[in-house]
Amino acid sequence: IQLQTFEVPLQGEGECALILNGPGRSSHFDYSLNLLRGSSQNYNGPNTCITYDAVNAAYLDARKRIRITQPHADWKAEDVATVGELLLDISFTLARTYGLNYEEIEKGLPLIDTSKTLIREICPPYLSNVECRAGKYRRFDGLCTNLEHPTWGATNTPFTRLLGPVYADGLQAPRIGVSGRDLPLSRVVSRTMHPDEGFHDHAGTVMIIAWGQFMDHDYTLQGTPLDPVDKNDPEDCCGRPPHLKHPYCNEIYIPEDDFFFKLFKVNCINFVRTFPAVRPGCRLGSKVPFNTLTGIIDGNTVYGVHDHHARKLRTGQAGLLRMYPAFEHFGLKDLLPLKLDIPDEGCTRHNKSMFCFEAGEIRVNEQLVLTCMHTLMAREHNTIARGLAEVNPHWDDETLFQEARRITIAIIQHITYNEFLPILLGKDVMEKFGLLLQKDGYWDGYDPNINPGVIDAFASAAFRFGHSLLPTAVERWSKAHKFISSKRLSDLIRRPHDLFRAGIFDEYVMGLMNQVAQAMDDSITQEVTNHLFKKVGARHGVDLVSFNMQRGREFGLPGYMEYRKFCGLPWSERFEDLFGAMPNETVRKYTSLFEHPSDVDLWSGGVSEKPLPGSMLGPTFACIIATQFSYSRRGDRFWYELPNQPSSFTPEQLQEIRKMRLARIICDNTDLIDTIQLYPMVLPDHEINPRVPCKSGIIPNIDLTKWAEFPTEHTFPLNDILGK
Ligand code: HEM
Repeated sequence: IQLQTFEVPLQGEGECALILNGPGRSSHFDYSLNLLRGSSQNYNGPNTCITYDAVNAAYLDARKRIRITQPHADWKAEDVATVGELLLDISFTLARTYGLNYEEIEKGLPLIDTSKTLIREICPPYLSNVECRAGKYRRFDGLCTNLEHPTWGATNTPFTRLLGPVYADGLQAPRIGVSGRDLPLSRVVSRTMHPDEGFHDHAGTVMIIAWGQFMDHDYTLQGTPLDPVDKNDPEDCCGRPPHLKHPYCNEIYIPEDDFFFKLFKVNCINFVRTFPAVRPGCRLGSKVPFNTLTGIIDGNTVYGVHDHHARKLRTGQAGLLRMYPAFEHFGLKDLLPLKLDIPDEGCTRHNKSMFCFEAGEIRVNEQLVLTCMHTLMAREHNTIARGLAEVNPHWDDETLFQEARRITIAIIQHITYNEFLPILLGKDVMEKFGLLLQKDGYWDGYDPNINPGVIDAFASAAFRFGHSLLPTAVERWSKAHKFISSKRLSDLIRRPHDLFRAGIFDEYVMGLMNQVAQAMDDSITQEVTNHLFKKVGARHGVDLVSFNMQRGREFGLPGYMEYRKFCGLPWSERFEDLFGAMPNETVRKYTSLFEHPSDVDLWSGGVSEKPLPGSMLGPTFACIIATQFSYSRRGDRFWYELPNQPSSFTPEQLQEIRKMRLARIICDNTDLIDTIQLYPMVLPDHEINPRVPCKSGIIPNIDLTKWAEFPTEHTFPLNDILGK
């Protein structure tokens, strides 16, 4: 394929926007246009020419069908989607008119410089002309993380593709089998391959799940249509005639013989597809879903992705975040502020006087354990802001806020690479992908050629590994490390209301550190495969595992085998070659379910693999997740270990951040917890992970005097400042 773009001004009458190898594919459109002009330039030549006029005509035609919205500022996901739909429509017209093949759609269409077409009049400004200045603090929306490529890692930009998509129609229709026939229903894969068998991990605690999901919500939230009133997933798919369905419906069908759902006569689960993205520069091509969060580790969970959201979360004084002083009269720490606007969004309420919580990320109430993590980190921001105010009393609200934010983000990055990833990936994978942190000195690894944005296969499959670890019940433990009681997971999903009981926050946090997680395997608790998002009084919910499969297919993710190949593992045409990579029984079940090994869904194959030595994950998920975290570090100009950036910490400050442990955050931001294991994501162990008193000094604290603008001779750690 020989592709070429032409540098021509907007009109470019008859000019080629894209030349494709091989004659005779000029369209009826070009033919009539050229007859009109008395030219035969683009017809019957040695190559096929897609003219700028053809692109403009497709654009004008699409505008008749699609209404676009163009806000002056703050593009919301639904606004971006209208432009995405328009671009997809134009791509569709061109693909059909010129009979484009896979390569031409994937590699050719994006080469057309749409800034020379009418498309430029509707291209969102944040995707076409952003001027960046290198500053000390990150923008909330992630723009300008990379100065040359301002949109890399920014909110509302496309997921990056690790492998080219596989759409049934080449442009946007969900994947089908390699034979051209349908894949087995997502629910059938879920119930056959991922039953609830309940094995436990040997050492990992529920804190891995908590940190993992908290991290995921720093990173990825696919843009999907939402109900205009309560902002939850729309429920207008199942049982509706086609003309009354939501246009994004891709419902999950349930066979009549389903052992669980047949009890409730449920034969369909509502599911909507993701919005199509707008590529930077409004380029054409097949559908790419987009990420509404910033694809970098920058505390979206704590601060949100827009200035106005961050402003709403702040008190406007002393750099502090707003909190809800529910237990002030008991002298206990505050909870997150209440979610008073659109209170039903992501929240199941038994009555109208019940509320969930508000934080930087909308899914804060998805399950109580996650709410606990949000609470801990919002409290930590305030702990740091207060500490900074002590050492720099002259700093105003903005400086205190931004400095506390910068440190909190650095701590999140540090804990993720220092405590979470080593357990998840193991040392060998960490080493192989260059993820090991430096113990001292700067790490000079920023690479401006790396896009830190989130990879499609990471968001829609690999990082969903956490769904396998979910427990059936969440435990509460006392500060003396004794089990108190447990509650079904499904009763805590979108129901964080237990936290309104004084003292219970600490008990849940103690539970996180003492309860062992489920094993990372193909077995998934029914709490999420049958009871997810159960409504008040209902006896069934929906199925998260079916969602994972349906999502991967509608993202156009190639099958599991293609990712094995990408990761340097043997590709095979035969199911038998998977023996050894996963349990024999699993391979046998795949054989009975799928026609070809390439049809197996990535999420399903990934969780089924046997883990690598020293890792929780099998080789395919380990490779995809490690690739993502490598990009997240090397592609982030604000990464906390970097030298020579306006955002760089001093060497002394960097050493302080390196001291921080999740255990210290828990000690400082809970009420009564006074002993804790050094690494809360691993079960306590006398020798390798002993419990120590919070006050013992074995769990060090950050010394904020290193941030003093006018240093004094005396240095004292944060605990002294806060009088703890
Ligand atoms: C009770 C706990 C959890 C619940 C109820 C839950 C629920 C969900 C739901 C409903 C989705 C959207 C599915 C879709 O429409 O495609 C989702 C996506 C996801 N989940 Fe979970 N999840 C939980 C825990 C976790 C954990 C522990 C992790 C990782 C360690 C995780 C990682 C992800 C990721 C990466 C996505 C994709 C996010 C996006 O890009 O939109 N989840 N989860």
